[in-house]
Amino acid sequence: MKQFKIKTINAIAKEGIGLFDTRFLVDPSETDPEGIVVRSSKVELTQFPNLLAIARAGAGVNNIPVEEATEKGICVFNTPGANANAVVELVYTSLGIWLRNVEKSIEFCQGLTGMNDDEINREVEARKKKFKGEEMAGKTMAVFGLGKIGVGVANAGLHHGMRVFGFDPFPALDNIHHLSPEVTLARSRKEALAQADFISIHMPLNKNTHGYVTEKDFLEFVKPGAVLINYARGPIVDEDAVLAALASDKLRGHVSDFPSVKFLGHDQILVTPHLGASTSESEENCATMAVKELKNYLEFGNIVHSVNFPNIETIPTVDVHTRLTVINRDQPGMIAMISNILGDKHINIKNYTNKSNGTVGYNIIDCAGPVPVDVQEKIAEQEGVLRVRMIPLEIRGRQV
Ligand SMILES: NC(=O)C1=CN([C@@H]2O[C@H](COP(=O)(O)OP(=O)(O)OC[C@H]3O[C@@H](n4cnc5c(N)ncnc54)[C@H](O)[C@@H]3O)[C@@H](O)[C@H]2O)C=CC1
Ligand SMILES: O=C(O)CCC(=O)C(=O)O
Repeated sequence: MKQFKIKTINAIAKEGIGLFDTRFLVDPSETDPEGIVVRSSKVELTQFPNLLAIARAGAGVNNIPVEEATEKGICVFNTPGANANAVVELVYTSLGIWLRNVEKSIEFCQGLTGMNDDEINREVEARKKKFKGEEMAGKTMAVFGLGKIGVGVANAGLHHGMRVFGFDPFPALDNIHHLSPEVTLARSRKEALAQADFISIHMPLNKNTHGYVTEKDFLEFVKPGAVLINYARGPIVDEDAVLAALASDKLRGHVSDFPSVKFLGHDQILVTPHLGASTSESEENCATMAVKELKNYLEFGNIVHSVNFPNIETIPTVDVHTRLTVINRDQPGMIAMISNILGDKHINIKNYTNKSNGTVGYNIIDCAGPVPVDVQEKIAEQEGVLRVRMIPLEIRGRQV
């Protein structure tokens, strides 16, 4: 029986790892994995020649070289929405801490150690005015990126009594269906920023969003005295531009999940240690979703929630002997080429499913009989083919 070798990188919740059965050998020190489950650590592909898939237990895939993975025919998955609520809750927790000076007031209370109760009470009542804060209700929030997290932050803004603007140039319909109609969809950054007291960033880090929050086209439009919140990724924010905006009172504060040399110790900046997704619930959700995606791919070649391959899923019928999957560049003639090679060898195709995402085509070909290795090799050597795989259906006890 074929066993798949799985490498885990970072601590992956046991609820997810427990879903791997005896067909999987799971080992954090595996050196030649076919599958990887990872959280935020950087993944290098050069050392793993037999790698078939990477499941990111989380949303952002900036720690994975996705383009290189595509070229090598490695499928990359993430777990959309699985940690969204954890981030939404922390955004408002941290904003509340910043607005109400909670952090400084806790420090103050710790400093009262050694006094008696009368003295403590006197100090508390005399000094608490130093920590006077302000409320969210009645203010305006602008949310940039209306994905799983941004939609949650926008809706929760309404529940906090705020007026909410949302901005996203490429929103997914499924996410927008979950957005409250009371959230105003802004048509430009300027429109979203003009009236915002709080600005929350929820887009992926990629070459288009690196340094997105900078003076030009962003901070120049901010309402003076706004608070900027970044629970997306550090490099989306240009640190020098934010420091300049704080120095000139354009921004009043910055709340970030990404500590850095320039941000630590700054009186107007509150940082948390990349904590957005760190709850038991979120870690369990992400791990179970990631492991299910990886198993479905390794065992059946099915793709659900891939960030680089088209999503496509079929169940092999009982009369299928061998499942062949072919990953190719999206170019004309690939289906005909594959069918002809199989036809020339008199291999009967029971079911052929093909899908493209505009860059990569993915074919699931269910065959009635065995597919000799030389046929697999012949398809693999055709121009435009990135990878060919024979799925060992016998691991389900259905084949000899
Ligand atoms: N602090 C933490 O622990 C966590 C951070 N994150 C970060 O949050 C990001 C968003 O997560 P999700 O909402 O789950 O992802 P998502 O994929 O559901 O949503 C991202 C949204 O950003 C939008 N977007 C892309 N470029 C944009 C631009 N230039 N301007 C405005 N919107 C833009 C997309 O159209 C999409 O709707 C992740 O990519 C990750 O980097 C996610 C989870 C935890
Ligand atoms: O796994 C983590 O702790 C980080 C989560 C995250 O940043 C993400 O899902 O993009």
